[in-house]
Amino acid sequence: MSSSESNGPRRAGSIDPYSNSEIYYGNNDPSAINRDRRRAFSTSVRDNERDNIRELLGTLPTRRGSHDEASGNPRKFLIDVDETLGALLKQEDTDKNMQITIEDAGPKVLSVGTAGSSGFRRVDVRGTYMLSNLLQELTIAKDYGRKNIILDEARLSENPVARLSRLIKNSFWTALTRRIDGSNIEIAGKDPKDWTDDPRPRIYIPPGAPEQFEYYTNIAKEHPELRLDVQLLPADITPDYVMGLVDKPGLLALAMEKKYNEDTKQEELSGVPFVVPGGRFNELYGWDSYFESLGLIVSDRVDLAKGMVINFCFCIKHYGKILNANRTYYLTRSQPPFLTDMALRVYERIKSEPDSKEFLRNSVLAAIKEYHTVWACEPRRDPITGLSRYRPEGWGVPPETEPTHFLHILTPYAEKHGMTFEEFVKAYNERTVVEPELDEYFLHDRAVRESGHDTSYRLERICGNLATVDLNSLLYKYEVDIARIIRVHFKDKLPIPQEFRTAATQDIEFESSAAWDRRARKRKQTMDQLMWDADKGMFFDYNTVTKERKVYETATTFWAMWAGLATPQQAAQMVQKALPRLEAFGGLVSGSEESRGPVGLERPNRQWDFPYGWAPQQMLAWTGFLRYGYEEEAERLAYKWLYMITKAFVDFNGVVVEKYDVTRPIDPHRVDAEYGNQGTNFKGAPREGFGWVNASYVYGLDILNAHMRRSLGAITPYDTYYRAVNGPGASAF
Ligand SMILES: OC[C@H]1O[C@H](O[C@H]2O[C@H](CO)[C@@H](O)[C@H](O)[C@H]2O)[C@H](O)[C@@H](O)[C@@H]1O
Ligand SMILES: [Ca+2]
Repeated sequence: MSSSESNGPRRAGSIDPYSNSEIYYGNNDPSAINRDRRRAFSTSVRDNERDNIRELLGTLPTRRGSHDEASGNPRKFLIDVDETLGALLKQEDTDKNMQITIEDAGPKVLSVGTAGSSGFRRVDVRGTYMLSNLLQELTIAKDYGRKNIILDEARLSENPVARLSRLIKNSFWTALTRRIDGSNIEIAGKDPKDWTDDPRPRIYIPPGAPEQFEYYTNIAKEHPELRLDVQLLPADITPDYVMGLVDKPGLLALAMEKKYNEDTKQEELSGVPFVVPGGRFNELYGWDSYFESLGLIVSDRVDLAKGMVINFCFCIKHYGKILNANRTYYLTRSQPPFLTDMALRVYERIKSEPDSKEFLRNSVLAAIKEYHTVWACEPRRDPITGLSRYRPEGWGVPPETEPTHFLHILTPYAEKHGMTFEEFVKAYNERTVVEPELDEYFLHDRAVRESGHDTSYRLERICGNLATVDLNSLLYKYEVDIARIIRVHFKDKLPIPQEFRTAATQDIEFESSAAWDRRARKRKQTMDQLMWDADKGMFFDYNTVTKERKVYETATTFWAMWAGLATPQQAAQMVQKALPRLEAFGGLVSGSEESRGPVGLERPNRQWDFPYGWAPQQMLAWTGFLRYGYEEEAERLAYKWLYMITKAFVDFNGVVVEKYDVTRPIDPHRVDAEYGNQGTNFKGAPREGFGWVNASYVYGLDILNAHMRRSLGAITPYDTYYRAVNGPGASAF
């Protein structure tokens, strides 16, 4: 890795050109300002006019009209932020979207003054990538209130792989971090999915956390300007109760810890931090958090991954499940379960800390409780096969979806009842109109959302009946992880405290590994029998009602490798037969085109179908392939995915989005299915990327060898890279 990739130490006597924005532009580090007055003007001189700036530049070798580069020093520019920003946008942002991309038709060159000549000598900044980096840097400098800056040319021409990794590790994670407490409720309370007339911040507190109720009530009293509405949840959360909250949606409280406050000199409650996905998703999500954690761990932010595990344990204790996300409209459903793997990965990194064993104990107890009360009991557990399904409780129209989402489904019913669309939704939600067919539709729709794969023709109108390969692979992983944790870390005898007892464990004082090993063996056997298709080399979903194996080809088949339930033979067949059906230009596609079937006006694209690819599918497949020794395949898939992300990042002003069209080499970030893509709509500079894509980037880079990382930095497509390594005649497939 280059020094920029590793964000190595600063060069003596100056600021690293690749340092974080708050160091580079801010005044958070006064010593940095003193160290290099040439760059970081102190706040008191921010408003200086050009002449004053030149004065400040006294320490620079001022060689008007000379060639800076001749000195052998890296080039720096002296820039008037507003003036340059105005000129840059006017000339280069020809489609006026506040981004400079390959679609803009400007001259693609702008001259700027060098710092070595105090701005007299001008040199060209050329090409979309450097110009868009200039736009990003100026936008951020402006955020910091800077009027004038000295900018390293190296910051504009930075290796794109290094730049994106640096942004993810140093900026995006921070921008996506939330904690719910008085300091943050205004930001964390915001919900772009709150379509009610008065989207004020509102927080619901479970009855088991009275200290939080008191805390937020005080905040609401002391800060009336927040308009914070504090509500106490009932002990029994029923689908009726949840439906009654449609008009007053709010945040669900998360874990808090006592911390010493330096200002008030007393202990205060403080929210345990977590990372949100980004865009319209401004809350703690179930499976997003797992993938984010993989990226956070690689980014040395184990503290945040640990915070999310602690928050999950809080959710299991107070809401009975790891929530789809912590908003009231998600109360009845969960998301794909990853807690055991997440806790183990965090534990591995913190095991030398004094509370680490307690952390692991709490996590495994919570996971056992979740297993018994959410996934391995009815309605999710199918009593005949013993396999599990996504099948949450609830009723009515999910209010968080954009208002038009169900137009095609509900309009015929509205017409039948002589109502407008809005009148019908209200009447149906209030049960003054009863439509059993619609109830069945929404049962499956809720299941689709619980599966995380919302939405896909693989699951629509059927999901609640399917024992899916994804869910059962994850539960197999729970079973083997729990067995291992009990055996290895708790001497095969884990006492179950009263608060973790469930109907299934009421009479069990201790858990031991044997029962969990048995459960895992049984599940694997049933999956082999009902879901494995040797001819196709894939695991398929099983319909527990019609008792037939489905034929929809999906990337979730590789989750069986991630979980370790596939035999080596099954793994070999998946690599040989399933992979070619699902591999595309930018990595794995969610499902095959053939399985999705034709799309058009009457049958619109669904975001979890062909041609879209999602970070979680990629990350699980890479890990699964590595687990079974398929390094070459894992590297190839990771390379393709990262290449696609890097290319879009370079060509489209630093864009990093929620999902990609993995069949589109030029603009894969353009996805208009359902609610569209998240992460495209920024002005000037990207601030947060998207949680699991950020994670996939830094996690995937770790899988690639050094040669691949270098090629990626040079934006080399996979087949070109492959031919360079294996000879011009070689074919990448
Ligand atoms: O608002 C519509 C739906 O949005 C969420 O789903 C999508 O975003 C989630 C957060 O990144 C992600 O976990 C999920 O896989 C995506 O499909 C939400 O989870 C759904 O419940 C919601 O209806
Ligand atoms: Ca533009």
